[in-house]
Amino acid sequence: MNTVEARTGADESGADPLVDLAHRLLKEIGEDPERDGLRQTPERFARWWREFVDYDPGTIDTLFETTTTSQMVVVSDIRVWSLCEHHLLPFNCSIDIAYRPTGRLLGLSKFARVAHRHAHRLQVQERLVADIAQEVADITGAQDVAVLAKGEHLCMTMRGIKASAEMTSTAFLGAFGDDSTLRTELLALLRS
Ligand SMILES: Nc1nc2c(ncn2[C@@H]2O[C@H](COP(=O)(O)OP(=O)(O)OP(=O)(O)O)[C@@H](O)[C@H]2O)c(=O)[nH]1
Ligand SMILES: [Zn+2]
Repeated sequence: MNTVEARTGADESGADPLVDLAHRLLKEIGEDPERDGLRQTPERFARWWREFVDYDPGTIDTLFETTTTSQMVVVSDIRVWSLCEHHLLPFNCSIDIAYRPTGRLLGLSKFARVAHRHAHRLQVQERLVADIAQEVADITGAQDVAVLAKGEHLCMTMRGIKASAEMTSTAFLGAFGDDSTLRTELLALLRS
């Protein structure tokens, strides 16, 4: 199973070093961290980063017995926010997860929990889909897993080239990779 390492904490004095970091950032960009609107900003900044990286997905592996073996299950349009690891800017994705259960069904909500878990770290979209696919395979024991993501990256739209574009990435495990009929069926389902 993939692990999302945690990672955080206060220093020996009990203070969060991210507060000082934000204070210095504000000064560096020419702001006055003591002015009215900014006085609490370093604490808020620290809280937001801790909230992001210390995200707790809760229980992600509730399974149910099944005798179904060939049915394809698709959970689509799971919306997640992540941060690109190159610029630390947000990207949002719509994620579709499909699998063919072999004896164990994963609780519906758990697909979203798994997706959020891997989004709550510095990512690239290609690794995000690969991580989600691997975790669904590990939890369910299914070999046939597919994950698709459509994302908009603020590092491309609000800075740099400033072009709006949608990025699509896919991870196909097992028969979704080997069997073009199954993949075609999935893509048709998602289009419909
Ligand atoms: N493949 C991939 N690239 C990403 C992702 N998120 C951001 N990037 C890209 O990472 C690249 C980093 O390129 P660099 O040339 O090192 O950085 P840069 O000078 O800021 O690049 P520009 O964005 O072109 O201005 C950019 O092309 C980004 O668009 C992602 O999830 N997957
Ligand atoms: Zn980026």
